[in-house]
Amino acid sequence: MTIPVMEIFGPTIQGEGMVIGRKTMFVRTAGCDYSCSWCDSKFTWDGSEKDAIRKMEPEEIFEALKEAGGENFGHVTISGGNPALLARLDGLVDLLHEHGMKVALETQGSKWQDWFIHIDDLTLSPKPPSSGMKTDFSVLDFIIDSLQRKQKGEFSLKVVIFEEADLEYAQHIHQRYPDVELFLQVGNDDLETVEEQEFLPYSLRRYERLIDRVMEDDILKDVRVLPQLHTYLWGNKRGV
Ligand SMILES: C[S@@+](CC[C@H](N)C(=O)[O-])C[C@H]1O[C@@H](n2cnc3c(N)ncnc32)[C@H](O)[C@@H]1O
Ligand SMILES: Nc1nc2[nH]cc(C(=O)O)c2c(=O)[nH]1
Ligand code: SF4
Ligand SMILES: [Mg+2]
Repeated sequence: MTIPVMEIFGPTIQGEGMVIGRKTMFVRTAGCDYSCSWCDSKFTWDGSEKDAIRKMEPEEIFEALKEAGGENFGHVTISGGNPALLARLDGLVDLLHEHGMKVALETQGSKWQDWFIHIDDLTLSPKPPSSGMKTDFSVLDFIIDSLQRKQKGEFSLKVVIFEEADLEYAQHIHQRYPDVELFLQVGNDDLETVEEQEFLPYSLRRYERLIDRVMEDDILKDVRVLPQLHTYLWGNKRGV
């Protein structure tokens, strides 16, 4: 069963969320059921790079990971696009586990797949109003309920924040799922600048502003506030 792959890269650090800083490889799948206004990976779904999509068997993906990362990695993050569109991704997840890898997944929580049960670090990133997307809470409730029943692996929620309405959305998420770790991530509204010298002070100011705002919030209490760490090092560069 082939998987549409947009890019494979690493090793690098996981720049976001629950395992920030962890050494990992990335497999980025093509295709998304959303079209977030500020998506930093539009090339996975807007058709601009459709010729670069490779249909790959799990074994070919593992070979490509080895080619890029040699023997130097033990963790693979599957992102996209939305990898949860792919019912047969279980073949890749199982193969990576057979090779002793830990497997992480980045998805927005719009679709459930049974293979979620086998993911070691699963990030659900439901989309706030600024994205232009609407959350189907019946699906998200089902996913979170199913993940809470599983024996193995960790999962968390990560909400990207651009504006006040996004914080209100995050408050709602925190109150609806009080037992799930919640990460608030600074939204990046400058997707062009690759030069990190320019990018860093701008991003730091945005991070500080979000911290200040969350500190004075009486609902967002048990949260973590994070930047996209990889952008501090490498700006908007691809494949890092
Ligand atoms: C490109 S998405 C792919 C996985 C999945 N479609 C999702 O959105 O969770 C990976 C992560 O990047 C985040 N992201 C995308 N664009 C961003 C931006 N401009 N600023 C901050 N985070 C962003 C998403 O919210 C998500 O958590
Ligand atoms: N270093 C690094 N960390 C990341 N965390 C989530 C990413 C993504 O685009 O899904 C990402 C990415 O593209 N690079
Ligand atoms: S759900 Fe993820 S990949 Fe899809 S458009 Fe939104 S940020 Fe981009
Ligand atoms: Mg990214």
